[in-house]
Amino acid sequence: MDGHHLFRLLGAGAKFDFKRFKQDATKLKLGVATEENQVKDEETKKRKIEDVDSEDDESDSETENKSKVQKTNQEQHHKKSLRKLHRIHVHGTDIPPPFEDFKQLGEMYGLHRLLLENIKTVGYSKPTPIQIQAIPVMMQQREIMACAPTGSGKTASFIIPVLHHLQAPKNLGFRALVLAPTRELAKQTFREFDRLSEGMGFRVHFISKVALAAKKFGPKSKKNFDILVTTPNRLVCMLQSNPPSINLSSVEWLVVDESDKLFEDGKSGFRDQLAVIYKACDANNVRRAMFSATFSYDVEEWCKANLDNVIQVYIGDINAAAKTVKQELLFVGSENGKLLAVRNMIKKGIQPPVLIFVQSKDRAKDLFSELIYDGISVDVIHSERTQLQRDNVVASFRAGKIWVLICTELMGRGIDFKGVNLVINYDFPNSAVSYIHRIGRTGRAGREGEAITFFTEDDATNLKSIANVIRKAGCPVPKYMLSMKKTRKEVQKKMAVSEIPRQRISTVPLFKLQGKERENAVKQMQKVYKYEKAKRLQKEKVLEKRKQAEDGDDSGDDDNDKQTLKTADKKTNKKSHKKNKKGKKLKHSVQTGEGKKKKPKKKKAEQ
Ligand SMILES: Nc1ncnc2c1ncn2[C@@H]1O[C@H](COP(=O)(O)OP(=O)(O)OP(=O)(O)O)[C@@H](O)[C@H]1O
Repeated sequence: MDGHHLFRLLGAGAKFDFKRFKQDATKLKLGVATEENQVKDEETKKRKIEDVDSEDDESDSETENKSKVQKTNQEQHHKKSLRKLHRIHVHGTDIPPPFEDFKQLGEMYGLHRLLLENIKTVGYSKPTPIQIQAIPVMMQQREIMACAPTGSGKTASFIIPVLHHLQAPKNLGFRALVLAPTRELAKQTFREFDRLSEGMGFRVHFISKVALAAKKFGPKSKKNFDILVTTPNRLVCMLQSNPPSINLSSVEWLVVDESDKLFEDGKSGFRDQLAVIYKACDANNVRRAMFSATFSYDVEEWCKANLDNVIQVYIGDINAAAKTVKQELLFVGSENGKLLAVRNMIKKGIQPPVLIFVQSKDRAKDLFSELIYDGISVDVIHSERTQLQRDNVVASFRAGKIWVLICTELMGRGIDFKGVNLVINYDFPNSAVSYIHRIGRTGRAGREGEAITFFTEDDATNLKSIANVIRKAGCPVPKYMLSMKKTRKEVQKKMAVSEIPRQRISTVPLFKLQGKERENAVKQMQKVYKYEKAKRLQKEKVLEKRKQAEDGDDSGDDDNDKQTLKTADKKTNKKSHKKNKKGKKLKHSVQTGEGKKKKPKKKKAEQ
């Protein structure tokens, strides 16, 4: 590019006043027509035209590049603002862009026409925030760990990409496996697969009876099945039979729903079973997806260590209740107070369907025996009822034949009853996580809902953490609850897997009971008595210690004395903690200490 050219470019768009700058223009031979110049001008013009042509090419590609950069910037900006708008937080590399409309999935990924039609038929007009980001991640075959509020459409977030990848039925055995913690949830997910894959020919299965499933899916089968939705227990039974009655080596997608629950250790968890299943899904191309409404560090650590370049997707705040639920804590004084409160609510008029959560199957049965005479359509579901009974109860509740359903933690996770208006936590949940899931049975898919949680003095341990969840969702809580002492993490963990012994739910006096019923009632009374006695002793000890400390403080200003006292206190605390660990002390003792270790703050996620 010569000087002239540069001048022309710089002066583009500027007006040149010939009269004023004639002398300079002649000197520079600019635009002044002399005979000598005319020929030259013609030649230059020609050359210029050529130059301009090639320059146009150059500037075309420059413009193209510029517009490409502009477009990418715009896309980046759009992507960011879309994530910001929906409070989508993502961690990972090469994160696929979010999408806005289901139709876009057709354009971007060639989503099956029938699948698009089914999405429309089931009434999903716009994707929910989790779907906006999780679907593209899975569409690009990336492994994912996702957390999104209850009732926010996580199920379709994994069903749509799984159906897309499987394309069409094949006789290769199961190519997708979805695990859920309860039979009810597995069945519900199975039905959602059915609805969304209508007309596509996929053979979706659900293990109802292990023996039957073993025949159907065993080594002699024709492998004419595609998708399996099940609880881990049943599947492990089949995998561990000799020879195994199911083969998972063709599984391309392993989806773990309610992943934090399935990762739990111990009696209520499924960690061991999950390990067996994970090992059995040994295809090279297996992809894994973890979904839940609540976050767990265990799952995160595992995903980071074991998943291939995992993408983490979080919607809104971690471990928060759905914002669509109006939440309230109600002090009811005692066990009798709970029954009175429920009866009062029924008297005033409740808007069905209503779910009532209690902490155990015995309490579920007891409450049912009380409420059955209250003139409302009530039923109960717990693990002791037969599969058929459980199925019938769920179906009747869905159909609106049952107004009030009494349930245990069994129904706490994932169950999607349309339009539950009210959740009553008759027994206080044993953790904030349990609270979030329980109350998440209402206020689903953008609908409004209400949750009332009863509490007595016995529930002090978890009161603060649950009050915090309520406050974060924007609902009022009394100030004193938030300023209560924080319960130590170990105690919270212990609480999460145990039950507070509570007085029987019954208005029938003990002397009127007979046989087994009386026996059970007596046993329960003894448990409660023991628990309350231990609690009283613990309280007295704490008070005594406090008094000793105060007396020590009053006794003089000697710093050495204070130091000795503090050390002694520390030792006593340590001792009592050790005793607690060994189980020699009370399980649910009122704790005085605060957890000292704080978890490091999470890195700010990309938005
Ligand atoms: N895009 C959508 N538009 C409207 N409704 C939707 C959409 N996606 C899902 N739903 C509906 O929202 C409800 C809740 O969905 P889903 O059961 O998948 O929630 P979830 O996030 O898995 O909840 P949980 O954590 O309690 O298991 C369902 O009734 C489902 O049919």
